[in-house]
Order: sequence, then C-alpha cells, then structure tokens
Amino acid sequence: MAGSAGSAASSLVVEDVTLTYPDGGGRLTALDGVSLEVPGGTMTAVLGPSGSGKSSLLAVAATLVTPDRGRVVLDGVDTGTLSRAEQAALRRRRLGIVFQQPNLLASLTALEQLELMAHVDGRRPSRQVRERARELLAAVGLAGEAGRRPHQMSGGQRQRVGIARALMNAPAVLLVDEPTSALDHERGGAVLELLSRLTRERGTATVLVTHDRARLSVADRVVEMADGCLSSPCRGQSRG
Ligand SMILES: Nc1ncnc2c1ncn2[C@@H]1O[C@H](COP(=O)(O)OP(=O)(O)OP(=O)(O)O)[C@@H](O)[C@H]1O
Repeated sequence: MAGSAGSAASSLVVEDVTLTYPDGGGRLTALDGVSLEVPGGTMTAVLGPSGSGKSSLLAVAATLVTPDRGRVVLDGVDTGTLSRAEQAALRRRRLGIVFQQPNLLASLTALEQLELMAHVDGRRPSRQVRERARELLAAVGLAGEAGRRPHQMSGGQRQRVGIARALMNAPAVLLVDEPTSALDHERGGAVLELLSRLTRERGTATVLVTHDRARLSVADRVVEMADGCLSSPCRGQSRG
C-alpha cells in the first residue's frame, strides 16, 4: 500500500533512496541509502557541506529526479507508482518549493506572482484565488506591498513573496533550499522564523536545506548529510 512504513503521520517519507549520476565511465553515488520522515507541522533542517548531496535529496523529494532505488511518499502517495504527468500534477497540488533566489517575474506585482500559481494549476483566477493571495501576503507581513513589483521590494521582501507563493496551493510538503543565502543575518533570521511559524500554522512537512549552523534552533529536528549519507552510517558503497 502506498505510504506504509510509518507515513500515516508523515507527509514526506523518503525511504532508502540511492541516487547515482554518470561520472566519466562510472557512476557517482550522490545519495546512498537515505531515509527521512517529516511529519506535517514540523521542520527538519538538513545540514551538510557542499557536495554532500543536499540538493540531490531535495530534487528526489520533489520528484524532479527519479532515484535508482528506494521510494518517495508524498502526502501518502507513493510517487514511484505515478506517471511523469501524474507526478507533475502532484507537485503542483501538494508541493511547495522555496528556492535560494525567489525568481520573481519582473513585470508582476507581489499579488500577481501568487495568483499566477493558480493559473499554472489550470484554475481560473477568481475571487477566492485573490483572497487567498492577499491572506498569504498578510501572513508573511506584506499586506501593504501587494501592489509592488520585484524592483520595488527589498531582498527579504522578495524572499517572503517566494514563500507566500510556495504556500499558494496549500502544499502538504514544503522544500526550502538555502532561503537566506542572499540575505543579511537579521533578514535571514526573520525569514527562518517566518518559515517555522508557517510550518506550524499551515501544517506543512518542511525540509530546510542550509549550510548555516547558527540558526538551526528554528528546526524541530536537524539531520546531517555527509558523502550522500544522512546522520547514519553509509551502507559502505564507494562514491567514486
Ligand atoms: N547532474 C549531476 N551530474 C553529475 N554529478 C552531479 C550532478 N548533480 C550533482 N552531482 C554530484 O553529486 C554530489 C552531490 O551534489 P549535490 O548538489 O546534491 O550536493 P549539495 O550538498 O547540494 O552541494 P551544495 O551545497 O554545493 O549545493 C556532488 O559530488 C556533485 O558533484
């Protein structure tokens, strides 16, 4: 059954995932038997040096990359049983992604950036869509900035628009990749506090990838990635 192995309480289950990339004549093992469970309403921080496999883990959890082995259960659905089109639909409806840079569209206001998510999901803009967009902008402290375009906002404000946008379709799982890398310490801290609050309020299973040990107190759990393994011994495979 999809989602056995403890997923009843966990919106995201990554189970014994191995991912390799072509590397010259051989294969490089980027993820080596990685398992992770994230219950709704909690945040797990994934810490690790450059090249340890953090982005690969996010890509697999987001169903953007298919692992060689293991499975990913998103909101109770075993994603390995879905077609690529079904995976894309699941991503649109149940997954939010916050990138290092929010990549906002230059010509759209903050409100329109959020409304666009409803277009992408094939739904017509409606009063409910606009109300939800306004409610989310208020939740991230940007009620007064709804009409601003990206160049009229600070880096921290743009990142908060990116967070609100990721929540637009009420995702069960929120994947966050180094959201503070372009922000100063104070603004970065505020963004992480905001993510922590929204995780609890919205019940998302949040995975936060970060290099920054200093601000891990926002997370409910911290796991460390090293050489493609997560806080537990590698199964002993060579990475080269
Ligand atoms: N598309 C790819 N093709 C081949 N090798 C890759 C590819 N993507 C990543 N790798 C390799 O896989 C390993 C894990 O990379 P990954 O990007 O997941 O690490 P990371 O911890 O996210 O690093 P960073 O913090 O620098 O973003 C690295 O050795 C990297 O060189």
